[in-house]
Amino acid sequence: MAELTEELSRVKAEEPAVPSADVRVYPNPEPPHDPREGTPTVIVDDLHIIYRVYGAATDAEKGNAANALMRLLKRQGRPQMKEIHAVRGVSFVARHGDAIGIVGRNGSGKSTLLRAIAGLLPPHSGAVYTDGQPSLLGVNAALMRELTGERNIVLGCYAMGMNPTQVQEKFDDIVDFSGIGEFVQFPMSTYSSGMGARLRFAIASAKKHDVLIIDEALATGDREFKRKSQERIKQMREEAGTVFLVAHNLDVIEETCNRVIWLHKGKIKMDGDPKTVIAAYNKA
Ligand SMILES: Nc1ncnc2c1ncn2[C@@H]1O[C@H](COP(=O)(O)OP(=O)(O)OP(=O)(O)O)[C@@H](O)[C@H]1O
Repeated sequence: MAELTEELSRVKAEEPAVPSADVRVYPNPEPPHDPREGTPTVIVDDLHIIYRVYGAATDAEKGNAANALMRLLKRQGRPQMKEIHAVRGVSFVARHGDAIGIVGRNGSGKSTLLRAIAGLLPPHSGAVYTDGQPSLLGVNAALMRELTGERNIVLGCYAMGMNPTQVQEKFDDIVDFSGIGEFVQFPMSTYSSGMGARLRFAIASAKKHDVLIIDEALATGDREFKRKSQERIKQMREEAGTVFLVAHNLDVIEETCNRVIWLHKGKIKMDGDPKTVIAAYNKA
């Protein structure tokens, strides 16, 4: 923690790593009631993520017969690697007790940023510092389709570091919360996509997380489940460290989060309280 605090002062001292066009309107959140509240949990420092796509044609090369012929004559292979600069110099500090919504148009870099925070994508430059283990909960989170819900609950809980007693304690709660009922005894391959997503959410939210990252998980599920999962996120926010949430439904973000970051073409366009940022985003 000491390292994070030290890093925070360094980042602050060296700022602005974020373009000056940013608008920061993040007010002080609610008054602290937990001694850890307000301490940094995630520091993203001038983060750049670049994907390399091999064999992709550049615009000039695409569908151009003359270029293809030239390549053949020169005995060159397929067009070279193309780079997609998905996250471009993002910096922010997330604190204990924050629930941060990430909004932005398709392709603005939301999932890429969250995957980098979860440690699943290496930075091209810059860094992500986290206090505790971030857990990514997405609709694609890996559960095993051929195993029953029951087995997946047990394996999922073990994978999150619970011991057998904790798994036993949480088991019924997970089944109840997911609402899958007797399907818990059936292989997940028989589930609808909504049932699968609900079970994933129920498993992942059964544990206290230092940093919980939820990518579109709330987009599936019916109204009742959305309401329940929002309540659960609020509860996790109080108990745990920090929650990141990407959802295309802005109402969900506004109701669940105390802060919103708006990404545009891989950069932070605005960072602040949900009402202000979402209003500006809707106007854009
Ligand atoms: N695995 C990948 N390989 C190459 N490029 C990728 C990959 N994943 C994403 N991209 C590109 O990176 C950019 C950002 O994508 P990303 O999925 O992070 O955006 P997003 O804001 O989450 O989009 P959406 O709202 O559609 O889910 C896009 O241009 C996308 O095409």
